[in-house]
Amino acid sequence: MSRVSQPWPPVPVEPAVPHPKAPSPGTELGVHFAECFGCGDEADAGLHLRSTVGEGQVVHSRFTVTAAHQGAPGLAHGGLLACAFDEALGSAVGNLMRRPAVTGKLETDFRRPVPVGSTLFIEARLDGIAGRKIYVSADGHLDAEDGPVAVSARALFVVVGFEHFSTHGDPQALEKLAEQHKKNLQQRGERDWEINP
Ligand SMILES: CCCCCCCC/C=C\CCCCCCCC(=O)SCCNC(=O)CCNC(=O)[C@H](O)C(C)(C)COP(=O)(O)OP(=O)(O)OC[C@H]1O[C@@H](n2cnc3c(N)ncnc32)[C@H](O)[C@@H]1OP(=O)(O)O
Repeated sequence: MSRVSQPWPPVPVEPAVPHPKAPSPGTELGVHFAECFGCGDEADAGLHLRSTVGEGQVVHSRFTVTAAHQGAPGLAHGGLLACAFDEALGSAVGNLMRRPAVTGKLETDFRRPVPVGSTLFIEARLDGIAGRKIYVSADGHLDAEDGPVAVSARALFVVVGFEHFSTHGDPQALEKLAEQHKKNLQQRGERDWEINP
């Protein structure tokens, strides 16, 4: 099977310009939802992924693979690695564009095994925007920011309205998320959030 990728983004796009109030490079991003499997502090077996804004249209994330993340003995589960990329890419979209969006499509290339105990350094970037569609991609480097690429991913996020979460999700958890989000913004001395697509 060929590893040659299809053109990316797959449609003509405009540059995905970060929101004027997007956190500046070097900002450590907070947990977006305490129970989130990707980043939440209250998700015991979760990934506890942490993210920092990079230069340009980039967010750097990292997480350490534990025994709770295994697929084969001593190795990370591939689906779990895909989850880490979903989170890292979603964080880039949410924090840089400051618009709520959900994953429409996520593809991953697994290039090297990722052992338990290793740390994956994920560099996620905004590739372009076409209407409500935001294209993003990321590389996951093993054990150092410039380590070998173990996993790459590309994704389409679709901007949604607040009702996506209020209609389909858990209203109480949503309230908690909104509170947490407000707290994060206040800690960074920031305010509003674009909630309409
Ligand atoms: C106060 C609150 C503030 C919150 C602040 C938070 C800040 C934190 C920041 C950041 C951290 C976030 C970190 C999270 C990371 C994890 C994210 C996830 O895992 S999300 C869960 C998994 N994803 C789903 O559950 C989606 C389920 N799918 C849907 O709901 C729909 O299918 C949806 C919304 C994706 C699209 O449905 P439609 O009806 O709205 O729109 P249609 O017309 O179908 O699609 C729009 C365009 O997108 C294309 N599209 C959609 N899906 C596609 C696909 N799979 N492949 C190709 N194109 C696709 C379509 O062809 C269409 O394109 P054309 O506009 O016509 O050109």
